[in-house]
Amino acid sequence: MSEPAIISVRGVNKEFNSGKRSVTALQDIDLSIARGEFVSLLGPSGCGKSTLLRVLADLTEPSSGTVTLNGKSPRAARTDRDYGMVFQQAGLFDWRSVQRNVELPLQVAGADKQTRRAKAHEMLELVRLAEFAKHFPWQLSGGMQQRVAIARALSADPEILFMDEPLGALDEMNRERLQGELLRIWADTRTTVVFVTHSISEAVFLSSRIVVMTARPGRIAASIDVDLPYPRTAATRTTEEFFAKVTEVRAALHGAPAEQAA
Ligand SMILES: Nc1ncnc2c1ncn2[C@@H]1O[C@H](COP(=O)(O)OP(=O)(O)OP(=O)(O)O)[C@@H](O)[C@H]1O
Repeated sequence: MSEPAIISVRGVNKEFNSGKRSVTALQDIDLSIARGEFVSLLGPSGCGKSTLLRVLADLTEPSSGTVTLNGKSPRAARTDRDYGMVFQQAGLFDWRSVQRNVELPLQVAGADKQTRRAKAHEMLELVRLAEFAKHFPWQLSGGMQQRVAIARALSADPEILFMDEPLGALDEMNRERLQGELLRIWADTRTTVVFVTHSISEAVFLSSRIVVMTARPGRIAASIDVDLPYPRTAATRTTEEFFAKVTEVRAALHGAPAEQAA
């Protein structure tokens, strides 16, 4: 028998009501994610990708339906630090050193100084920024700041990492470099990743599976396995299999009744 899903979404709907206007951001979402998967949520602007991630991360409540993370409610999973989160903006505290930014979740959890130091060092090694521990965020490039944000999100050893367009603010070259870094970190930590993106090629390069969403109402249109072998490298992007998968995903996206193409 296969292992139960680490993330399970059943019949989730989410409506936003403001005055007389009501927006159905998510409709009838069913999704199971197995431990260790790298799943991207891909779709046009406004299809509900961020809302779905926010529902998973207990940042907003579904109007109906259930979500379980690690067999618990998102609220309980949050309390138990079962997941970390990375957003498009790194959101680091400028007055704290890189190391003290990475230590923050452990400090909030009440870990002692020695444990915090050791863990922050380990995480900065993981994202290859150990020599920048004493720097401040404003002394780093945007890509380096995102690596610090990833180190911080992973510092409490979460089993799940939620990422909302974490590379969206980076230029193309840095973005591709960080995609490679992210796959290495994922392979090292075996974290389950849920990753929101607009980019078809980014989703294909990174993911073991792509969940394609459509807008108004936000629904799941397709779930596409990406069977390109790991480790994926710069050379992967030039293979026929990569182009074929990009074409398949693009067709699923455009076959969907979205108002705008991603
Ligand atoms: N707090 C809110 N109040 C009202 N409507 C909202 C709220 N958050 C999201 N929406 C609406 O829900 C729908 C889905 O939004 P969401 O941000 O989840 O989409 P998205 O796919 O992540 O878009 P993008 O790729 O542009 O970030 C949109 O129509 C949006 O306007």
